Amino acid sequence: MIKNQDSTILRIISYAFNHKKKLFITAASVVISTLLALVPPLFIRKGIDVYIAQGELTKLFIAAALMVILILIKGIFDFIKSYFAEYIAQNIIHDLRVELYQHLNSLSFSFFDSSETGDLMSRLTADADTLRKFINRGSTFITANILTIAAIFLISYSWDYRLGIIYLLMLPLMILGIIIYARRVRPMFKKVRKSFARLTGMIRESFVGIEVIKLFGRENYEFEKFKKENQKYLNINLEAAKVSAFWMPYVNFFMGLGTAAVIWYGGRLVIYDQISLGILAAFISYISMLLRPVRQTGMLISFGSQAAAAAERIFEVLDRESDLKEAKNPLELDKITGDVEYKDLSFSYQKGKEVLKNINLKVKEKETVAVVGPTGAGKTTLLHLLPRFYDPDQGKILIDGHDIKELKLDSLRREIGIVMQQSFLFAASIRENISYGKPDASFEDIKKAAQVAQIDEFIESLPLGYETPVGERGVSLSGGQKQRLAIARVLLTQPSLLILDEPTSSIDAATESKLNQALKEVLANRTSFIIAHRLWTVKIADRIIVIKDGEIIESGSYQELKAKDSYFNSLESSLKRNSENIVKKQNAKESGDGR
Ligand SMILES: Nc1ncnc2c1ncn2[C@@H]1O[C@H](COP(=O)(O)OP(=O)(O)OP(=O)(O)O)[C@@H](O)[C@H]1O
Repeated sequence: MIKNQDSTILRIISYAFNHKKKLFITAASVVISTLLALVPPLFIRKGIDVYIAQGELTKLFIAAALMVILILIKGIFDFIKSYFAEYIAQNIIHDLRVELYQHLNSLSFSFFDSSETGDLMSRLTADADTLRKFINRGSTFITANILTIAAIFLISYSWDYRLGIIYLLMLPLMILGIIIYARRVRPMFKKVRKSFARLTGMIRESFVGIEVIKLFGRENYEFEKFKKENQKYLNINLEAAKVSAFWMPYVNFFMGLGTAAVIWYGGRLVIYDQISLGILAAFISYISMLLRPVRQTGMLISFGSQAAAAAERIFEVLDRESDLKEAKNPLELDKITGDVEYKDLSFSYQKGKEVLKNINLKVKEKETVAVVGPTGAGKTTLLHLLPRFYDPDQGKILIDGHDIKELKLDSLRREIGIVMQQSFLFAASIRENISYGKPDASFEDIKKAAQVAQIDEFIESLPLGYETPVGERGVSLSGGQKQRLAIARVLLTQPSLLILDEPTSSIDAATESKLNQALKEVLANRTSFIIAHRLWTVKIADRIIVIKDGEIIESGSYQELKAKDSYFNSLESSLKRNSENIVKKQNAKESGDGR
């Protein structure tokens, strides 16, 4: 564990070394500012013992003026120290965030399947910020405090060894205080962070699931849940505040005790002429200066444990290797013809639970394959293996005769277009959403893609046309409109291989038949796979494959499968039902509109 923490700290330091110059400036400013802070008591000593004792008013005035100048100079170094410490901390966190973001993007889907979005977000934001605060304060406080504590000891020891001893006796009391504080506060802050994560997770869930909450009339239930979590967060914070609040009187008590001991013992030394009055006054002044380092050390301990936990969470993700490895010398494909072959392929998401078994499938260039089967049969999984969202456990997939594991990942994915059942749109304009895969596309091409996807007319009817912003989750559009935008987005990239996860209900019948006509041409020019839920899609396919329990059980044209006593025949009725439902819905809508 300690080794772990050490390596975490070393890693953070290695990031700081990217800013060597600024690091040096900060360190130098911390040292200068700390040393300057130690000078005023020296003036006090000289002022009392010499200038006041000998009645030298001018020198006393010069000493006072020098102290003011000193404070001003110290102010300049304090500024440099604070600014550059923040500069380094912000830059380290900036670099870490970039690395983390890039790394997260390189991780495979299986990582995201097993991670919570809220948790990943908090690693990138809240954890990074906790770490930043510690880097800033830690780097300056630790150096300044060690230097202050050591320098005061050396100065007082050089004045009189007994003062050095009193000083050393005071330190264990304070260290004991710090340890007690850290023991009580650390678990408290852990609880605070946990409670905060639960509260934000809950809030996020209730916004994302707002439709379900409203649909089932569970607003009150969710509100009660929120109130309970919010109350828990308040209580735990108040508990932590109590411990923190206890800390200051505690430190003050020991400081007061120490100062009393110094006045009593130091006063005796003055009375017996062992030390001068000036030395005693300067020493008392140094003791009061200790208050800050002690308080800061207490703060640093609680900060430190929070930061260590945050850094570990960040590095945990950074050290996570992607399950998906790119070949050492990957083959970059310019364009693929579109011959696809699945060879003896098996796949499971979790060990022991095979989702696809012994898949053998050869698809010719420009062939359109409809994939049908009962829900959960493995249709989506089969097609998600093509762009290597996941790698098979056994067997392989060949595209144009090349094992896809040998291909450069982005060149492979660039050639494959997927329209998923649930289309995700970004908070941007319609034009930006359509051109997401080809940002340099001309407006004519964007419009053409939208026309094929049967969405151009709708877009043009909007006051802002293609510049209309769509909400965070494309909320201002209907499911069918989102789906067609997603189709346009894929068509624009002209993929050599098209995968269409057909929507079961989003697009109405009239639009669907227009879309099918337009898509026919698109499908004729490339190898295509359609997860089909409707009869007419199955009919336009060159071949239908039927998947059941992760296995291909039938394959053939519509006529071939219809002609024999096939499982497909039993599926056909549900495909028909899907189509009829859509027509019914459409008719109902139209008669409603006409009323
Ligand atoms: N990311 C995942 N992690 C674990 N299991 C998964 C994951 N995605 C799908 N599964 C499981 O794999 C099996 C096949 O799912 P898949 O989505 O491929 O089926 P499907 O035939 O496309 O179903 P549907 O027609 O309902 O979309 C199901 O049992 C499903 O629960």
